[in-house]
Amino acid sequence: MPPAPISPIKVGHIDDVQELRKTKPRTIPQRFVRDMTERPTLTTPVSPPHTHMPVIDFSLLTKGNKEELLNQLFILATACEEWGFFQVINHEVDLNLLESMENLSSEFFMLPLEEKQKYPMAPGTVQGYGQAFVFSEDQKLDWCNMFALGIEPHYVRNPNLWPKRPERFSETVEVYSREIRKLCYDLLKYIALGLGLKGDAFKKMFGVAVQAIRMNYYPPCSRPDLVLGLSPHSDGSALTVLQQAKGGPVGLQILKDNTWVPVQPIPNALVINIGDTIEVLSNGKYRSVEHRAVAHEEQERLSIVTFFAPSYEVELGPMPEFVDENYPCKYRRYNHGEYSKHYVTNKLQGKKTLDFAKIQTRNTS
Ligand SMILES: COC(=O)C(/C=C/C1=C(C)CCCC1(C)C)=C/O[C@H]1C=C(C)C(=O)O1
Ligand SMILES: O=C(O)CCC(=O)C(=O)O
Ligand SMILES: [Fe+2]
Repeated sequence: MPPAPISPIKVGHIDDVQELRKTKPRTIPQRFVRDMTERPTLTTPVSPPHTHMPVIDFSLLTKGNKEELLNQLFILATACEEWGFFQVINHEVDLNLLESMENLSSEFFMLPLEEKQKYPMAPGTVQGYGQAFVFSEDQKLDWCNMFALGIEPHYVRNPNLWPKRPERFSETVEVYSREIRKLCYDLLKYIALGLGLKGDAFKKMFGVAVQAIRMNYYPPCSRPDLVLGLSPHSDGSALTVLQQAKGGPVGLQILKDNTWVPVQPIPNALVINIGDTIEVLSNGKYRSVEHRAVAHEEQERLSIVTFFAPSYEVELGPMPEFVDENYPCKYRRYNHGEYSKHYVTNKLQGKKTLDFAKIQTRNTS
C-alpha cells in the first residue's frame, strides 16, 4: 500500500497586518483578537527590582583590566541567572552597520505587497515573508509581519528568498550577520567563563553554528489591548541578539517573577537573551525566559533578531558540571536538528516547546 499522503497544513486566510492598517485602520479581524487571559497589559507599573534589565559593557570584557573583567563577568553571570536577558553596550558592532540594517529592513517592509510576496513564507515553513508558526485555521494571529532567512551554514539558505530590493539588502545582511556571529561567539565565551567552564566550551561543542535572521515589523494597531505583536515564547536558539529600531516604542516584554516587564530600549545597545540550548546545557541554571511583543496604538516598531544555535548534528544534554545529587538532571539528551524541527513545526506557546527535552518528574508527596 502506498504511504498515506501527509495532510497539508490548512491555515486559512492570513491578513497582512500592514495592508489591514492601511486600508481599514480601525478593523481588528477576530483572528487577531486574543482571549481575555492572553490580552496584554500595556501599562504595567514596574517597581524595583524589575525596573532595569542588566547592562553589560562589552568593552570592559574585551579591554578592561582584571578587576573590570571580573566585575563584568559577575554582572553577566547574575544577569543570565536572574533575568535570562541583558543589554550590551559598546559591543563593537559598527553603529553605521546597525543603522544600515535598520534602514534597509524598514525599506523592505515599505515595499508594495506584491514585491514582498515574491518571497513568500510557505505554510509550515519559517523562511521568507509572512507569518511563521501558524498551523491551523483557528489559531490566533500575531500583529506582525516577519521576514526570515537562514544564514549559516549555507545549506540552511534558500537563495530564492533573498530579496533583490531594496538594493544592497542582501549584501548588508551578509556583513551584519558576520559581525553578529562574532559577537555571539564572544558572548558565549564570557557566558562559559561565568559558568566556571573553559572559554571555548560552547564553541567546541556547537560545531559550525546555525544562524538565522528575522525582521519583525509591528504596524500601529487601533486596539493594542486586544492583540499581541508576537506570542509568548522562549527562543529555540542558544543565544538571541535583538536590535530594536531607533525611536520606536517599547514593545518587548519579558516574564519575570510572573509579571510581564517591558524592556526600555537603550540607544545603540543590543538585547541578548539565553535560548533553550543554554538552559539545557546548564541544567536549568540559566533559563530561556519567556517573552512577547505588544503593539502600539500610534507607532510602528521594527526589530531585527539573530538566532544562533548549535549545528544540527550536535547531541545535547545537561553538562556533567551542572548535575549532582542536589541538581538532578532535568533534561534528556537529544539531537539539536530534531529539536529545531520540533521548534519550527509547533506554534509559539510560552515554554511548551522545551517539554521536548524535559524529564518529567513525578510529585510523590
Ligand atoms: C521565523 O523563524 C524563526 O523564528 C526561527 C527560525 C530559524 C531558522 C531559520 C529561519 C532557517 C534556518 C533554521 C532555523 C530554524 C534556525 C527561530 O529560530 C530559533 C528556533 C530554533 C530551533 C533556533 O535555533 O532558533
Ligand atoms: O520584537 C521583539 O522585541 C521580540 C522578537 C522576538 O522575541 C523574536 O523574534 O523571537
Ligand atoms: Fe524571541
